[in-house]
Amino acid sequence: MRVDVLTIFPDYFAPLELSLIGKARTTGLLDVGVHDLRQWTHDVHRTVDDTPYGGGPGMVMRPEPWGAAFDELVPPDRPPLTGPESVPLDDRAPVLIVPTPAGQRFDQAMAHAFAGERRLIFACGRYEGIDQRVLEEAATRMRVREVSLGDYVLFGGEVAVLVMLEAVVRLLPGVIGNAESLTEESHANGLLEAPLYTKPAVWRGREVPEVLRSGDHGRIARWRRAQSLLRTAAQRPDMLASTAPETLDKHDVAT
Ligand SMILES: Nc1ccc2ncsc2c1
Repeated sequence: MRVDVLTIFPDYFAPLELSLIGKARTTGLLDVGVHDLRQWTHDVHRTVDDTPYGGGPGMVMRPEPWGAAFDELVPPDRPPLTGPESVPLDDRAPVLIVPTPAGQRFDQAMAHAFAGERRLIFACGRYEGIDQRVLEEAATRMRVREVSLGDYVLFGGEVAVLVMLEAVVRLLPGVIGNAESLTEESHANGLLEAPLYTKPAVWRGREVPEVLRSGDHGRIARWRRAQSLLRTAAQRPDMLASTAPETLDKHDVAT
C-alpha cells in the first residue's frame, strides 16, 4: 500500500517510523510519503490560509497549494474538469481521506475498506478547514472521503490521520504476526471483546475465572461469547441493535 500525507506539520508524523508501522515500511508492506503543503506555495511567507468569504472566525486553507499538490501526487490523466460536475471514478482512483468533524464516522468497517485500497492520500486540514472547492476538484480524479473520528474537534487533521493510519495498517496482511488477533478483538465481530487475563492465577486476592483455566475449549469459547455480549450490552448497547438477538445460558456466564 502507498500512503501520502499532506500537512503543514510534517513532524507530527515522526511516529510513523516507530513500531509496527515502521516495520511495515522497512519490510515493504507499506510505502509512506509525508509532504509539507508549504512546498506548493510560492510567496515569501509560504501562505496557506486566508480570511473566509462571508466573514466568520478564523482562517480557511487556500485552494491553490492543495491543487498544485494533488496535480503532482495524482497527475490528472486529462485536464481536471473546471466545472462543478463530478466524474464517477473507477476503483483504481486513489482514495483521498479528509479528516473533519463534519465527516462520516470512522469505524472498523471503514478501516477494513481502506486497508483494501492500493493507495490512500490523507489531507490534513488546519485553521477552520479547507476551501470546499479543493474537495470538489479532487473528486474529478480521486474518491474523496470526508471522515470524522467522533463528535469532538481537534486543532487539525494530523492526529486523526495517525489514528486512522494505525487502524488501517494493522489490518494489512503480514503486519500483525498473529492474524488470529484480528478476529478476536473488539469490533471484529460486531461486539466488544471478552475480558482478558494472564499470569499470575491469583493477583492481590483476585483469581482468574476458573473456566479459563479449565482447558475445556468449548466451555471457554461459550464463556467468552457470553462475556462479550454482556460487556457490549453494558458499554455499547447501540452495537447490539445491529447484532442478531442471542440467548445467554447462565452456565456459559459462570466463571
Ligand atoms: N481540519 C480539522 C480540524 C479539526 C478536526 N477535528 C477532528 S478532525 C479535524 C480536522
